[in-house]
Amino acid sequence: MSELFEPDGPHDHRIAAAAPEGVLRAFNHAGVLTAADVQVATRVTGLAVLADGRGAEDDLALLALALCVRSVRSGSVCLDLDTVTVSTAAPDGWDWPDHDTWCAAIDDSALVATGVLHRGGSLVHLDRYLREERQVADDLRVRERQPAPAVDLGVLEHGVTRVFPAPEDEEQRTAARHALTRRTTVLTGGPGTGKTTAVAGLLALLAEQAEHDPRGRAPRVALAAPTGKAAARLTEAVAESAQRFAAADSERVARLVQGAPATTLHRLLGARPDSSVRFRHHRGNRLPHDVVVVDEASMLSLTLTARLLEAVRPDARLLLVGDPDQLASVEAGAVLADLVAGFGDATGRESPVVRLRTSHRFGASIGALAAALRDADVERGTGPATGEPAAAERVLGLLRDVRRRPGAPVDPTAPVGFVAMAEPATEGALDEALRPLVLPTARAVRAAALAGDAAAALALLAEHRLLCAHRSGPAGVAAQNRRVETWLAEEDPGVVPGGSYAGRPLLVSRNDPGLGLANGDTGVVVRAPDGAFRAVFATPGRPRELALSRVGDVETMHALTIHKAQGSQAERVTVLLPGPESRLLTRELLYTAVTRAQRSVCLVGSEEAVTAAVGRHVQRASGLRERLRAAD
Ligand SMILES: Nc1ncnc2c1ncn2[C@@H]1O[C@H](COP(=O)(O)OP(=O)(O)OP(=O)(O)O)[C@@H](O)[C@H]1O
Repeated sequence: MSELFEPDGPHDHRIAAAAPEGVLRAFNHAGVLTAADVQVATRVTGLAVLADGRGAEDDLALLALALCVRSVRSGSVCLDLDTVTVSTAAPDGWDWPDHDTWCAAIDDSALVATGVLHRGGSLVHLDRYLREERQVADDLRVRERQPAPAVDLGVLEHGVTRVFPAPEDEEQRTAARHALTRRTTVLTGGPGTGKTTAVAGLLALLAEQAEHDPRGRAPRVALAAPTGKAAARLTEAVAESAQRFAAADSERVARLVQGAPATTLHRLLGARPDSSVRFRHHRGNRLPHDVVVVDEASMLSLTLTARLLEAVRPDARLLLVGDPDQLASVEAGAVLADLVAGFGDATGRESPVVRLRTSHRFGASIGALAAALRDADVERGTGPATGEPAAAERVLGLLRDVRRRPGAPVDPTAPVGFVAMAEPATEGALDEALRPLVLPTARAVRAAALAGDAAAALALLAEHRLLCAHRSGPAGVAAQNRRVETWLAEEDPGVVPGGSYAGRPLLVSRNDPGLGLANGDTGVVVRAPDGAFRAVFATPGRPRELALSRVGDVETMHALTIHKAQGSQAERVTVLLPGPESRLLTRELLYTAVTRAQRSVCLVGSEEAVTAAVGRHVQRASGLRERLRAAD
């Protein structure tokens, strides 16, 4: 998201002290461009002007370049001239140029002449991202043109109805047929719609195909995900999902997965110490696998997708699995959402997109709330857009039915709850609202940890999550950690706020392969029988126990950010909304938060905050959608 900042003063590090008078300086001081945007744009323009033999660059081209750098920094792949002028106020004394004037200035610039910038319609790309976008679209087209994989359709039909026999399994049958008979499948669906189970079914069916082929060998399968945490979950999740199948099929899945535990995409592609964007596997040294499955594909950046597509053999099956409505990658690009928008839904024969719609996990009302958020029909743009009031009203309508005042008794088991706060919420009101939702679990975790029962403490910890949009501020993670620790300490002097104590929930903040911990792993401090404190983590397979002194990069996790919670779930979730002015508060953020809940979710915040979230839909600027549409 393109965030504005408010300069703290002339010495704010985001202010470019050396920027010459002119357009960049004005946009920097207005908080639109950071010092880094200005410096990159100034330096690159200097080189382009030299190479092109001109005296100077036009201000409007310079501004476009700096805004391109800003766009990429904030997750877009390019600058959209039309939306930036609508979503961002120009500094005092400056007006946004009109579209045609700006386009003409860019087209005549040294930046375009030297290939730094490329303009197509209202989109302006930096060279690298244009090349990657083209490459992704071209590689997908090459894959489409490959002959269909050889499949015994009789065996397939028999297998599909065996693996997914129930009438309500129809979506998964369609997904499995698609993935078996095509080179590329983009499998999308909200949480609990059976994506992992569909992947497990696909693996069983592929193994069966190989058994019926006299020359066949078991397919070489790669399971991967963008993050270590998601990869660690994947192997287990696939094997667990296969438990639904008959023994022969779950054994087929177990055999394939055993030989190929899931890994991060970086590791699969062959990370190189000398580069973060180049890998050992590429067009000249393809991956050997026959099937490549990438889970949590909403976190794929454009660059990583480009590297993946050039490394996968064109005749291998590629399956991208994820929920395009969730928060996108930290880096530039929202490839999964672009694939869905660009190809459209699976009704068109040529679309690789297959969508699972039926949730097998949510109670009806969490599903209804998630659907109202996902389908809120708002105007789309790269910046915050004002949603139709009807969309917010639909969401608020659902919430008003379950609304409570702070302090009123909350049923923590109700599928959806809403503790309606006044704006701005006072500390007292926040205390009153959060205490009944959060404290019982924190207390129970502490009791189990004091008793040395690590398994019980971890199970209780997984029962509830308090999610915040921000790390800091009154509705942020740090303040909630302090709040819960203060409550615990009031009841029990053994709890030292800010220190380590039995029952302190932990969140790993960095991958540590040496300790067997992945960024995002959760754990708890437990008192061992000898009285020493140990950290126990809920790592895949079995819990990992470590001396406290060995554990470095961990944070206290009475609360965590919604970004960090992405990819994980808890039985009960409490979402503390920031004020409506928060720029992080978007529909994607609220959808991601709500869909972390397996059994019940309670929102704590104002109606204004809910309305602001629903109305703020951030779509990242990208040309990929149009490129894919054009490739039809
Ligand atoms: N066809 C089905 N009928 C009934 N239950 C199902 C079906 N498919 C999956 N499930 C169950 O629904 C739950 C969610 O399935 P699964 O984990 O495959 O979904 P998912 O989309 O991968 O979820 P997430 O991405 O949120 O982890 C699991 O408990 C699974 O056993």
